[in-house]
Amino acid sequence: MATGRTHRPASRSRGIPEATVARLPLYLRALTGLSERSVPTVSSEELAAAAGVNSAKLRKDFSYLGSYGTRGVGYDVEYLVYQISRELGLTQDWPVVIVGIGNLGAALANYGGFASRGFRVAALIDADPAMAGKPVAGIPVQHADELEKIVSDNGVSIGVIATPAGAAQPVCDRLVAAGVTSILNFAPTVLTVPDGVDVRKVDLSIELQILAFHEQRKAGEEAANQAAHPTAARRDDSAEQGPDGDVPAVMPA
Ligand SMILES: NC(=O)c1ccc[n+]([C@@H]2O[C@H](COP(=O)([O-])OP(=O)(O)OC[C@H]3O[C@@H](n4cnc5c(N)ncnc54)[C@H](O)[C@@H]3O)[C@@H](O)[C@H]2O)c1
Repeated sequence: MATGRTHRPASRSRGIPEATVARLPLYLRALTGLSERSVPTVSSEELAAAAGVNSAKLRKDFSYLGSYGTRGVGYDVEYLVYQISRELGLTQDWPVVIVGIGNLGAALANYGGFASRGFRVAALIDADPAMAGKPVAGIPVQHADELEKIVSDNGVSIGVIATPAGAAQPVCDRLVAAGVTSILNFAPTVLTVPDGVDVRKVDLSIELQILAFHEQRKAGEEAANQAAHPTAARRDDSAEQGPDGDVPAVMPA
């Protein structure tokens, strides 16, 4: 869902393309589900369907990992979970700080899914003095004045920004100056960061706007279709889905 970009070359980590890196979490999520059901092996077609990705793309992605599967057997689920986790850096624990503990920051802090994926919420930071010391998700909120010390003491390299838009850039600057090199930004603002710092931006309203665009397009096509074939039944437009099923092929590649 993250819609941001990274401030790194398109190719990184032993030449794995950024688009492949972006799909690795989708494979991992699907594989984790299979692993939890003790499924030992999976074909590229099954895994592609579970991850919502085209199977040829999946095979190409896995070739970057040096994983080719076994003909007639498929891929070893546990080994792929390990391989992808290792590639994504999830075999180590990542301490994360969340800055801005309002509605969104508190919801993120309460989300149990980070820990199981290797992300430990090391600290919650807010500028409101009234919040200092109050526990959220069992973690006492610390005042923003402590930001640099918190980052340094906890060896934090990933910061999550959930402040109002106006505070996001100054908070980002302080995080980066303190040593944070990856930012997940929820505030509706474009952050400027130095080279070597990765920024991912999550914006649900942008996702909704994209869906609205497709809804509008579907409605327009339906109306045009009705006008051209007033008696024809509504046609199946699944053929217009992109190779991944979730991205209609409306844009030139
Ligand atoms: N990306 C998304 O999909 C999405 C969804 C909802 C909200 N948002 C955005 O997330 C942000 C937070 O939304 P919210 O509803 O939780 O707001 P909120 O007002 O409930 O919380 C913001 C918190 O940030 C704190 N804060 C302000 N300045 C700060 C600073 N300099 N340092 C540390 N903390 C600071 C405030 O004290 C407050 O607790 C907003 O920018 C909002 O637009 C994004």
